[in-house]
Amino acid sequence: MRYAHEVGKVRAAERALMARLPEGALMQRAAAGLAAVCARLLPALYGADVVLLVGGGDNGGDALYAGARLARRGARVTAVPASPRIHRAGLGALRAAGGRVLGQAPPEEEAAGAVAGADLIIDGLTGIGGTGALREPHATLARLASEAPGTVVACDVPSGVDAGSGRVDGPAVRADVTVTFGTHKPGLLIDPGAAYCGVVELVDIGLGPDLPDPDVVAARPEDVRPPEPGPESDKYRRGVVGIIAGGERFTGAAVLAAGGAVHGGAGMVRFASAPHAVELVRQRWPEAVTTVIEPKPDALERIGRVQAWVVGPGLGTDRDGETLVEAVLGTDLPVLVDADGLTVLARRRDLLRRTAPTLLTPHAGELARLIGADRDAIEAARLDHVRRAAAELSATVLLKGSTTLVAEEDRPVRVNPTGTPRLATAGTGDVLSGLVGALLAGGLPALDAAASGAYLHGLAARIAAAGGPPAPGREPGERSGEAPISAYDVITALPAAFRAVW
Ligand SMILES: NC(=O)C1=CN([C@@H]2O[C@H](COP(=O)(O)OP(=O)(O)OC[C@H]3O[C@@H](n4cnc5c(N)ncnc54)[C@H](O)[C@@H]3O)[C@@H](O)[C@H]2O)[C@@H](O)CC1
Ligand SMILES: Nc1ncnc2c1ncn2[C@@H]1O[C@H](COP(=O)(O)OP(=O)(O)O)[C@@H](O)[C@H]1O
Ligand SMILES: [K+]
Repeated sequence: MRYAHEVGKVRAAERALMARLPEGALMQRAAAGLAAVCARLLPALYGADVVLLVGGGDNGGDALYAGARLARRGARVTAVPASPRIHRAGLGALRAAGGRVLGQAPPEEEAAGAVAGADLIIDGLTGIGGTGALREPHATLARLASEAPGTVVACDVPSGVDAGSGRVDGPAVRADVTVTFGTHKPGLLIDPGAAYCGVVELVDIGLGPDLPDPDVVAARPEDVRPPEPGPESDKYRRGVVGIIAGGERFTGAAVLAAGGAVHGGAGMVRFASAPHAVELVRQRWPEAVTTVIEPKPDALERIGRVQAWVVGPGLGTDRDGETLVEAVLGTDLPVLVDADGLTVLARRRDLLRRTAPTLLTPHAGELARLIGADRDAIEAARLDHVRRAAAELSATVLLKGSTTLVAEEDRPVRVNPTGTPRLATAGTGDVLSGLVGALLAGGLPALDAAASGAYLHGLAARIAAAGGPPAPGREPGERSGEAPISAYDVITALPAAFRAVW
């Protein structure tokens, strides 16, 4: 897992460690790590042009000390101060190493010329102390760095990105590499901030023993463990998932959710709905066991035993849909509620009072209705809202979108690292519900089923877009020549995604 800690906890751990170390030792560790990464990124350090963007805090101090290290090894280092008060000792070290320092608040052309001509730019404007939109001249410098041809290395956090949340209000540095210290910060893993980071490199500064449990975690492939059938398995023990989706009007969602479950490793998929949806699912997925049901409180009685339910995709939001959602949530089994089921829940929050696990899979719009928040506010602060939703709704909540997050009260929030904007196409959410339902039925706890399902779903989308398994040693999404994909392509690529993690 990659771990991230809230800013307050990072600061507390730094304080505890600093109390045991000689003054300035921690900043030297950070600067040494930063300089080492920069040196690796430059084809030749001797004579390379390095520009430091230096803010008024310790983030600027790190940049100055790293610059001094690079200058001592022959780089031509120029510091651009963004504040009248920049780290004194760091400034002294840079000067002593032969670095150049532009005048305070240098004219824009001078700074622009230096940034545009640099081989490498270190962004030390703001780190974990940055709050709100970047002020001037930071904002202009951030823009110049983002547009410059040189390699941009962000110190700790790309300036303009809120370290705690990933929120970006206005200009921010677009980094090629972010060198972060001690632990990841949530804003490096969550969009929009994550998109500004480039490759994130973690430098160990010895904080580990002083850090509490993480607030946010992102899975690596080895952390994804879908249930694997053993020699004793049979179709019932592997998990039977029941899906209630689609109706007379909406049938695509039913076919896609059933497909996600069929390829999600369920021992059996039981699909139940109105006759038209049942007919189409039966044609497309002969593997599924189908039942025609009517929207009545006893609708589940004819379906047979299942270990987990999925309810909602394409169900409709009227009284009939509500009756089915109520019936499913009335069971003592794990239930995943998606799409129209969530719209029903927005007016029937009472249905969430149950003891068995409930997993909700909203996108930002659906979550807005569920917790009475503004959709844009949710998009801008996804972490806060998914946590709040899990607490208020007493459920596991998977918030879909640019970075999928899964929250459960008192547990670290799971961030899905495999997402791709290729998934932003109609019907992929239905595939996800079927897939996660299969994992729930297979016995995974709701948090693990949701996080593993999101991981496999994103990976399948990347594989589908790239036309094959990810190349070794490369992030799958980095391949060029990707094709647009449909939700159905995601289903078809699920076996390859499972193979990549099993
Ligand atoms: N505390 C420690 O022991 C360590 C801290 N380290 C570094 O110190 C950083 C934190 O340092 P600070 O707490 O001094 O904070 P920062 O340097 O991250 O930011 C504070 C400075 O940025 C300015 N600022 C904040 N928001 C701004 C905005 N929107 N526009 C323009 N200016 C803005 C503030 O006025 C202040 O000058 C970390 O990110 C890391 O880089 C590392 O050296 C490791 C050790
Ligand atoms: N910009 C994006 N980047 C990554 N994933 C995205 C993006 N936009 C949407 N997705 C993913 O695509 C899927 C869309 O689901 P959903 O909104 O329910 O659509 P639908 O109801 O059409 O199936 C979700 O898994 C979501 O996380
Ligand atoms: K920075």
